[in-house]
Amino acid sequence: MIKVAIFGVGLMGGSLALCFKGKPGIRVAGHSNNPAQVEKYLKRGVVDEASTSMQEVAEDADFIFLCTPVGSLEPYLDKLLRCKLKPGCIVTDVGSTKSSITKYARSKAVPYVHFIGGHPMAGSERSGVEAASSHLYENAYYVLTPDDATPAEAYDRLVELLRHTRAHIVRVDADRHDEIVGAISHLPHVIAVALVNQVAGYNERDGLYQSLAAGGFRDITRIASSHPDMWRDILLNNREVVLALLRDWNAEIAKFADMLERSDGDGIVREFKRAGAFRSQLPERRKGVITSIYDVYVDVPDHPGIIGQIATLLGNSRINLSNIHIIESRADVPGVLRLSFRNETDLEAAIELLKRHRYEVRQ
Ligand SMILES: NC(=O)c1ccc[n+]([C@@H]2O[C@H](COP(=O)([O-])OP(=O)(O)OC[C@H]3O[C@@H](n4cnc5c(N)ncnc54)[C@H](O)[C@@H]3O)[C@@H](O)[C@H]2O)c1
Ligand SMILES: O=C(O)C(=O)C[C@]1(C(=O)O)C=C[C@@H](O)C=C1
Repeated sequence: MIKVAIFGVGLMGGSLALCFKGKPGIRVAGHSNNPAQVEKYLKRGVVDEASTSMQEVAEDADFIFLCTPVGSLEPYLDKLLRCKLKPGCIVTDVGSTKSSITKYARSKAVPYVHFIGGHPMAGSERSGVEAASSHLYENAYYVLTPDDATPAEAYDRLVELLRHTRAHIVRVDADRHDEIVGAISHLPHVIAVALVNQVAGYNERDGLYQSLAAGGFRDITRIASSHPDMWRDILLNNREVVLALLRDWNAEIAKFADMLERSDGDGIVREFKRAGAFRSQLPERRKGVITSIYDVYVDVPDHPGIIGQIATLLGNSRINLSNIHIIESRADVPGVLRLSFRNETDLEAAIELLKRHRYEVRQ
């Protein structure tokens, strides 16, 4: 039996637990310092066992996932390494930055424990175990940052376990990870927050700003609702990279101001064309930079015509389906359909309709 221990069973840790729980030969243990959280993990059935005792959860674990905020990872690792761990145990994390934790873990090297940094490029602005889902990582890129000292055997063992997430594993150098993720995740969060706060300031003078804020504003600012403490930790941890990116960002914005001052219409068209061309090449179906948040999963029996039945049901109720995807469809296994919608109204209407027709619906 393989034991997987999860420290911090929130959105990311809880979703990992759900990927592993119930798989043959795997048992999942969760840790929290807070007894009420431990109760909650068990009550929700996210883990097989849970405890407030670090030693109890960590001992005899084959894999340990640290899923707490970036700022708590180093002290957590320290505490963990003071526990008695199973020889050959793999410790990994899901933190949004990789350079500092990878270096820190290397400096603490314990000969019989292997640390391999990890970062699944999937998530949402929500947090807590309530938001966890076994589908969170499906099709997402999952970055691992082993270094030269990581034994190939340990890396392979972790990759094998992560197959249960259905993510695409990609091996990246930790510093390179932080530069790239700084640009495609950290900078956008700063921009979203700054934009919302700019508009919130105008709205104090005139409440119509808030009323008129429609699709464009919502699309670009969803991530401004992300967890403040989590983002404080991420931005402070990747401070140098984000500062350099903000300098480049200021130059991009200054370019626009300059084009407007010169009434340079061709320049504006050029910028939109260039952005559109790059954006259209982004992998839309993968979670990551662009992720569809209006998804619902429906368990369906594997019989012909089921997709047509569901599409017709939704169509008859004038609910617009933007995408439909079969996740598993073998003769002996119930299928799972992922239905995507363009907005929350359609999503909620679809959930209500499908439940009324006795379909098993999960988000
Ligand atoms: N949310 C995302 O979109 C996303 C995506 C990829 C990676 N991450 C990374 O995953 C990690 C967890 O994020 P999440 O979204 O699951 O957050 P979350 O708030 O949903 O879960 C965090 C968990 O850690 C626990 N925790 C919080 N502070 C702690 C502390 N000081 N010591 C011990 N435990 C503590 C909480 O009780 C909770 O169980 C973070 O490092 C984050 O950077 C987040
Ligand atoms: O989709 C979102 O809400 C996210 O913010 C997910 C997101 C991202 O920026 O893409 C956020 C932080 C992570 O470390 C990885 C993924």
